[in-house]
Amino acid sequence: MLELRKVSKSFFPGTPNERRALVDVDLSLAPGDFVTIIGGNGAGKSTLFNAVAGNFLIDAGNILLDGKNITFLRDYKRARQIGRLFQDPLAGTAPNMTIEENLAMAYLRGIKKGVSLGLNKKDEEFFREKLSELGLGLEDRLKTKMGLLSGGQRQAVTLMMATIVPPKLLLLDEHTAALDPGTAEKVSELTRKIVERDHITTMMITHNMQQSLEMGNRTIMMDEGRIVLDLKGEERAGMTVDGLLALFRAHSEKEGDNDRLLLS
Ligand SMILES: Nc1ncnc2c1ncn2[C@@H]1O[C@H](COP(=O)(O)OP(=O)(O)OP(=O)(O)O)[C@@H](O)[C@H]1O
Repeated sequence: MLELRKVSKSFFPGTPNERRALVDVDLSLAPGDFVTIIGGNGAGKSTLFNAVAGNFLIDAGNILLDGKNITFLRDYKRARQIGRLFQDPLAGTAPNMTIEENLAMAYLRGIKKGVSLGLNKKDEEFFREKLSELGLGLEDRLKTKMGLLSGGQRQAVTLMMATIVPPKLLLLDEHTAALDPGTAEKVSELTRKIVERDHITTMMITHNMQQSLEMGNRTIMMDEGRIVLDLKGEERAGMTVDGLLALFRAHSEKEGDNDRLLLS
């Protein structure tokens, strides 16, 4: 489904500030894979997502999505096939537009029509039904402006927007990290439910080691721009947080940098 072949990206190349954010990254995701991504600060996790989403062109390597080479495809074209959620619930939605208008934009973008906000009763019913899946009572607030929702409600609607037309790939960049624990748990549950139901190939960055083992079917660990661990199957099923930490220590390039793997 997604394939990265020897993908590299440096910032400020050839200067004393050079940062090798991705180094020869090879990664292959099967359709329906749900991969959690862990690693310390600056390990390259967000850069990996930015490379896949097309925020910049990579320096070397190739990126294939569903068999098509998207290495040079512009970001807005990739966005039709790749959904993305960020830590900030304010990202990715229009606060002055209603919930219904936001959903309509996402829906029309997903089905590749132009953006038009002429909504009919049938559309309204469809959005109402979709919102009721969230279990937050938002189906009765279609005309409410997005900006008036709480962070958790917004993140749930953003998740709905990103998946209303199931994307080929869903990128979740610590999308529950800014929420209170109860709300975070709820949004995580919704994520699990939607991803499983629609078999969406998903990558999720998290600093929560427990969550990295509980959600999805595969866990990769990054360090210094490289994938240093790829856990799946029985090895992952039998893994504990302590075991994961021990593996991080074993794979980490630098001595004594174990604290860089944030825990929660
Ligand atoms: N736009 C940019 N310009 C310059 N350097 C960047 C840029 N984006 C990332 N970097 C650098 O690339 C490296 C990888 O950063 P990245 O944000 O991918 O790490 P991360 O694993 O997502 O970390 P965190 O957990 O802190 O979010 C870091 O050294 C970072 O400073």
